[in-house]
Amino acid sequence: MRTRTNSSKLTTLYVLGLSQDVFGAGTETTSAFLEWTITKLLRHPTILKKLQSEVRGILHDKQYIIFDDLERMQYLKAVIKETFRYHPPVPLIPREAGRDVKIMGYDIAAGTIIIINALAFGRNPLFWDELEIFEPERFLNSSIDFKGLHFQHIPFGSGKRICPGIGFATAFIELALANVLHKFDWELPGGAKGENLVTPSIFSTRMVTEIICKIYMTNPNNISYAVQRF
Ligand code: HEM
Repeated sequence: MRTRTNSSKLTTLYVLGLSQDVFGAGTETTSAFLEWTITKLLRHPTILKKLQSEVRGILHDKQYIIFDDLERMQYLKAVIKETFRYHPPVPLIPREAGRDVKIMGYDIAAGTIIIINALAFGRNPLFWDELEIFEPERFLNSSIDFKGLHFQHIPFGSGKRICPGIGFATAFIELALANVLHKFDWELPGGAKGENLVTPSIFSTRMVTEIICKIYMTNPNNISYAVQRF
């Protein structure tokens, strides 16, 4: 195998570097995102219930979820989009100007590094109504998606360098969430109210606080409950 220039071979070091890249880019992002989604759902029990009834209504007693099932889970997709809006796991996306350009009156010299603030786009009142409210419904009758075509919502970036793992990540997230919501009931310990859950958000991929919650197996013949720490 060869890289773009015929002279340089794809060495073991390159392969190792690339594997590390894909592994790093694919694990931290998805796990951080799942943490945020579950936390958001614990904080908004009505949304959690609505989502569970959609998932359980579609799956019933099924053990294995197939893609057709996921296609029917429109509320699940809306919850995912809304969580991405507020908590994009990669908040800053770098680019380098390939040539001198003028953008909106600003001269940008070739070689300048430009940081695109995806997190700020998702929290910009120019694009979103009531942006502080976690409201998956805003996506139900909207064509806005995160595939790089709507610049107010770019958790996976956009253009030629858009995340190559977008399809895999979306399928993985949908499957993981559908499974844990189908099979488990989630609640905060000691009767704590989700509304009171404080989830400080700093400029970081991960949550900065630890959250403890109880997870009950839906089928009482199995394990009764476990405690999960985020
Ligand atoms: C929630 C999950 C994920 C999010 C939010 C995410 C987000 C991103 C973002 C914003 C970029 C930069 C895109 C740009 O510059 O326009 C990126 C790049 C990348 N992502 Fe993801 N990603 C996720 C999951 C994954 C997965 C599962 C994989 C692989 C299995 C992956 C592999 C990569 C790679 C290799 C790059 C670098 C691409 C390049 O430099 O051209 N990502 N990702």
